[in-house]
Amino acid sequence: MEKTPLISIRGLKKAYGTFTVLHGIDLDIAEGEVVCVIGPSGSGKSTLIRCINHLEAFDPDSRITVDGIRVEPGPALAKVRAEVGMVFQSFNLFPHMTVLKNVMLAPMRVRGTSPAEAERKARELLARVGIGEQAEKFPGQLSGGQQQRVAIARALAMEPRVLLFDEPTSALDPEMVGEVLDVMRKLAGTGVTMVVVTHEMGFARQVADRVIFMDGGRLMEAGTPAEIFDAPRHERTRGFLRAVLEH
Ligand SMILES: Nc1ncnc2c1ncn2[C@@H]1O[C@H](COP(=O)(O)OP(=O)(O)OP(=O)(O)O)[C@@H](O)[C@H]1O
Repeated sequence: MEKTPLISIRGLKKAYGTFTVLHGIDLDIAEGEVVCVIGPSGSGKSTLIRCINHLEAFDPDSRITVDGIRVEPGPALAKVRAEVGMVFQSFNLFPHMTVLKNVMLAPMRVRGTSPAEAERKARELLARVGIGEQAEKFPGQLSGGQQQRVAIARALAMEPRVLLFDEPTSALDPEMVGEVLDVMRKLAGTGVTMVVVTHEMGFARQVADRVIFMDGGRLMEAGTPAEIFDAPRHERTRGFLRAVLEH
């Protein structure tokens, strides 16, 4: 029997006024799977992943479940959010708190973890993403690449089953992209389910179990990296890859 997907998306529709951003997306994601979402600017990639933890409201006839829990406003949403970590393009760290406190905060607030245990875990995670030495600094004293690694440690501190990455390297200077992708590469395969909106085709090809190509609010094509990059079926996918890979 097929395993129940960890994330199930059915008929996902989303509109801003009369402008439809998502036209009915169907997608299942298995536990431990690494899915990269690619596609042109404005195709709805970020909106899609922001619906998974209900950072964006969506059409109530659509259905998303995470670990069997329906994603909708109400008491169950906190449960979903505790299982789903998110890393944003612009880090979103608390600027007035040290790096260490940024990573300790959510487990203490949401899970009631003791300060001592939260600190032990935070230091372990900071070491894991290669910034153990920066724990007492404030985010503004770190480079963009370091800040994004703090944001990844912060997301991991909740021991989420799902990590959503919304263009995590797009705001970085080019020389810092690699250090963040390295951390993400190491995370892939640790059992955490990852959904990554990215313009980094090399990363998608190398790390994804499945690549999804979106265009105009539709999921146009999904497949293994080899299927999408070496033998895309849709003309739209071919055109997009031609344009981005020529650069
Ligand atoms: N708050 C909003 N109000 C109105 N339109 C919006 C809003 N947020 C996003 N959109 C529109 O929805 C569409 C999809 O946006 P989205 O950010 O999901 O695309 P994307 O594929 O992630 O693009 P990019 O790669 O440029 O980030 C775009 O046309 C965008 O202008």
